[in-house]
Order: sequence, then C-alpha cells, then structure tokens
Amino acid sequence: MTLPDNPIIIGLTTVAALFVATSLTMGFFTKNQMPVAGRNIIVTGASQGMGKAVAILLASLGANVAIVARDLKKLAAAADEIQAVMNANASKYPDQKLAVISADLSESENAQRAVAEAEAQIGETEILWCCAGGANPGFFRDYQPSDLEWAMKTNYWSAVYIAHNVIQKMTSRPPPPQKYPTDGNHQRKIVFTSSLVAFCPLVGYSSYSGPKAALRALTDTLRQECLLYDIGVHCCCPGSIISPGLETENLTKPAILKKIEEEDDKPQTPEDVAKYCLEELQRGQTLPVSSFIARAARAASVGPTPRVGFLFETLLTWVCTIVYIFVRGGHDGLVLKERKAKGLPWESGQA
Ligand SMILES: NC(=O)C1=CN([C@@H]2O[C@H](COP(=O)(O)OP(=O)(O)OC[C@H]3O[C@@H](n4cnc5c(N)ncnc54)[C@H](OP(=O)(O)O)[C@@H]3O)[C@@H](O)[C@H]2O)C=CC1
Ligand SMILES: CCCCCCCCCCCCCCCC(=O)[C@@H](N)CO
Repeated sequence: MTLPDNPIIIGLTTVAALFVATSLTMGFFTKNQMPVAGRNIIVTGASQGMGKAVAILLASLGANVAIVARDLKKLAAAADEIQAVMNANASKYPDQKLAVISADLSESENAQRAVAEAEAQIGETEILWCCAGGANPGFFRDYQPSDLEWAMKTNYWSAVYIAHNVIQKMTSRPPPPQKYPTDGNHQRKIVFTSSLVAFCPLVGYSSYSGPKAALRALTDTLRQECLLYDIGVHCCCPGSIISPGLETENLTKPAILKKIEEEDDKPQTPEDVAKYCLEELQRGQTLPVSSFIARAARAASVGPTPRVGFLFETLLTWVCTIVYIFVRGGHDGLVLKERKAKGLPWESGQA
C-alpha cells in the first residue's frame, strides 16, 4: 500500500480522523446506554441516603421500582416519598409499580427471597442497582474480627448474593418487552456501588476499602463474563455523600481521616450523586463517579477498565498519576505527623 502524498488528502484525512476520535471520545454519537422509563429496577439500600435518592430519581423517570432494606419503618417512609413522585407522574407514566421489601441482604436466602418478591410485584428484573453498604472507620488493630466481618457482609455479600441471583434469573430468560421503546440500549444491567475509597489508600478505612475494592474487581471480571449474555455490569464510585450513614460513621471516625476528608473532598447530596451516577451510566461508563475528585482518583487507577471518553480520560490518567504522588505524600505526611505526636504504641502506653 502506498501512503497518499497529496497534502490536501493528508489534511482532510487528519481532520476526519480527529473528528471521529473526538466524537467517539466525547460521546457525541453515543445513544442512551441505560433508558429507565417503564423498566423494572431493584434498588437496594433504598430506605435512605444514596439508595433512596436513586429510587426517587428512577421513579421520576418512569421506572417500576422495588426498594430493599432491613428496617421496615424507614422503608415505609421512603416508599411514601417514592409513591408521591409516581403519583405526580401518573399522566406521563401510568401504572408505575412500587414494591417495598424488607430483607437482610447479607444472607443469600434473604437475597433470593427479595428478588422473588420484587419480581412478583413489579415484574422481571431488568436492572439491579445495589446501594446497600456502609463504613465503620477505625484503626485496623482496634477492630474486633466481627467488625471486619460486618464490613464484608454489609458491602460485599449484600451486593454479591443478590447480583448472583439476578444474573441467574436474567440468563434463564429473554429480556422482557419494552413498554417505552427508544433508540437507546435496553440491555439489562447490574450496577454495584463502591466508593472513591476503591481507588485510593485512606487511613481509617481498612475494614471498608477491601470489600469496596473487591466490588470494583468483581465488576471488571463480571463485565467481561456478562458479554456472554448481553448484560452490562457497572460500579459507581462516589466520594462523600451527605447521608444518615455518613453521620453515623463520623461518630467513630479517626480524627486524621476526618481531616483528610474535610481537606480533600466536598460531600455531595444523595440527589446529586444519584443524578451524576445515572448520567455516567447512561453514557456507558463502567465506573461511574459523581465528582471531579472521584474522577481524578478513578483516572489515576483505572487500569484495564473500559472508559468512555478515551482520549480525555487517558490524558487525565497521565496527569493524575503524577498528581497522586503529591497527594499520597501529603496523606502519608499527615500519618507520620500523627505518629510523631502520639509516639509508637509500644513506647507510649497504647499497647
Ligand atoms: N456516605 C458516603 O460518604 C459514601 C457512601 N458510599 C456508599 O454508597 C452507598 C450508600 O451510602 P449512604 O447513602 O451513606 O447509605 P446509608 O448508610 O445512609 O444507608 C444504607 C442503606 O443500606 C441499607 N442496608 C444496610 N445494610 C443492609 C443489609 N445488610 N441488607 C439490606 N439493606 C441494608 C440501609 O437500610 P437498613 O439499615 O434498614 O437495612 C440503608 O437503606 C453505600 O454502599 C456506601 O458504602 C460511597 C461513597 C461515600
Ligand atoms: C489525583 C487526585 C486524587 C485525589 C484523591 C484524594 C481523595 C481523598 C478524599 C477522601 C474522600 C473519601 C470519600 C469516600 C468515603 C466513603 O466511602 C465513606 N464515607 C462511606 O460511607
């Protein structure tokens, strides 16, 4: 093959190539990767915080929603809010369904029961969005083994058991017919919720970063495997969310972690987190984030995970990999300062 030597052809080809690359990377031509109107969606951890905001947002966009959590009272209060949104929607989306299910999802039988109950009430699951989770920050040496187990159950097993059951069900039957067909991608989906913590070391989150990073790794593997079934797998990684969960964890959060979070992260409302994560999901992002700081942390550790906006995200990866050297230096510096102030445990009566 001979390469063209006509400068006009070279020029035009270059412009066309840049245009196509930019369009693909900026997502100009990508269609909605997660339409929700008329679709059956299970949201876990939906009685408060991010999960409730996700359920309300999906309800406002016309989805049938099944909300799952343990505490019935909190579930009932959330259900009232969601039902009010559905009522207000009635002329645009008639016959929207809401199911309310109490289950401790950290036990596999309960997860199976929750899915069965949800499907009996709203229909076959098209999207599962797992938000249930929570942190118990502290120092590793101070935890009881039961604290470490709690974090794994609350964050990892509460998502994995229900996802496992939903994937078994999804793969045993075709996708249900669409009530509101669009030119978007009506592929069925599993959405996990991890955290910015999956991307970066943070003193005080040792019980929590493991299960959250495990969800991210599971997402990478399951995304690949679920290409076999045309099921999308995603994992939201937000920064701090102003939620009842955050209030509770702040009661026991080590001061040094509080300080890092106050300096480096601006907590977002659950509504904003839900909105930005959904936008990223609709663009097809595998690891949706809801803030710039989480986007920067993601860029620094995205590795082989697919990214929408390849050119820009890859440039951001180069920049953030360098920036992170200084960020980590700052955080390590704060820890070393604390060590100096407190003294080593076996020398200062903390042993
Ligand atoms: N808040 C934050 O700063 C951040 C949070 N995240 C993650 O985002 C998600 C939402 O966080 P947030 O809004 O703070 O949530 P909250 O802690 O405020 O609420 C957690 C929800 O999950 C439910 N839940 C907890 N454990 C179980 C269980 N075993 N079985 C069923 N439901 C359960 C709770 O209800 P009930 O107790 O009644 O079961 C509640 O509905 C979590 O996965 C969290 O780890 C990520 C980044 C930052
Ligand atoms: C390239 C630059 C990257 C900079 C990254 C530095 C970020 C530090 C801020 C920490 C924010 C922690 C948010 C998640 C908290 C969480 O998941 C819990 N609160 C759960 O309830």
